[in-house]
Amino acid sequence: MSHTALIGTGVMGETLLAGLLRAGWTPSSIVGADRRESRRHELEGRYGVRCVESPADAVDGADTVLLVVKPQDVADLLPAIAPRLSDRALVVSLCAGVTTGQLEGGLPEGTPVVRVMPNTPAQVSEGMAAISPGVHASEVDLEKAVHIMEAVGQAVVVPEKYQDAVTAVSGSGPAYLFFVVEAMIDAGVMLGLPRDVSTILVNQTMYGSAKLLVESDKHPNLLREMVTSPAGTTAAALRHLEERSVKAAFMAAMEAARDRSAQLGGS
Ligand SMILES: NC(=O)C1=CN([C@@H]2O[C@H](COP(=O)(O)OP(=O)(O)OC[C@H]3O[C@@H](n4cnc5c(N)ncnc54)[C@H](OP(=O)(O)O)[C@@H]3O)[C@@H](O)[C@H]2O)C=CC1
Ligand SMILES: O=C(O)[C@@H]1CCC=N1
Repeated sequence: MSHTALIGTGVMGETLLAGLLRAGWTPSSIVGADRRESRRHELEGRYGVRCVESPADAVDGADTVLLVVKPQDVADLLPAIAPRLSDRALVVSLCAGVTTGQLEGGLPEGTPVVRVMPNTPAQVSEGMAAISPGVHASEVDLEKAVHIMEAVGQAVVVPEKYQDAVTAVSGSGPAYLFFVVEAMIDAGVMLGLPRDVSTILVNQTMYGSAKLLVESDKHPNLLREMVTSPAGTTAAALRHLEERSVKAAFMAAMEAARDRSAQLGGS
């Protein structure tokens, strides 16, 4: 029976594995590959999936291969799996920066490839994935990749030229928000709140604001105006953020993330 091979079971690989199982995939339909024995035992114990050492063994007989290794490991991985890949097996890469062209170049001629940029909220089935097909991927291949990523959140199909920008926005995005959360918690402590109180205030404010943003479908600018009373506390705070060019800092930071994504792919 055919299976899905999961090559790389670190943070994102395990996120996808756990999410697929939560969505109803059976453990026997997935074979993981990890080079560390302790990690293989850990995953077998936690999820009941078979984990092997060699990526080539994992892809043998697979109809779908998920590549979730660091971009820097892709060049060594492709020649290792290429000879064992089944005819028409779909290769779905979640690796930042690595282009479908680079993947196609290292795999047997005609291999269907789909490039995905996921993010870690997939751990709670609220991920955001942007998906781009390579030249040999059919509509069915693309739908298969969308189906996989929709098991752990939302998915959109975008032209591949947007993937580096997507990586800067939604791929790295959770880290920016956690950074803001940390800053706000520390600021609450600075103002004299106990850390646990500051933490729950900030976490629930972040969660409630995200829910309001999505459910109200209102522009963030309007939602911000609703909080900002004339000559009030919010206006006093926002003035400092404007004076410190926080929006410009985000633009520069995300430009750096976009450029790093392109660099990881070597383009
Ligand atoms: N973390 C995130 O938020 C996101 C990550 N991604 C992408 O996902 C990919 C993985 O990232 P992440 O999970 O964070 O990284 P991790 O380092 O946590 O996981 C990568 C895993 O791949 C394993 N690995 C590397 N080479 C091989 C190989 N030849 N065979 C089997 N396993 C191998 C590594 O093993 P070892 O530990 O032994 O090196 C490690 O367990 C990256 O390409 C990243 O760009 C995309 C979007 C978001
Ligand atoms: O930091 C990284 O390179 C990966 C890609 C997007 C999020 N994490």
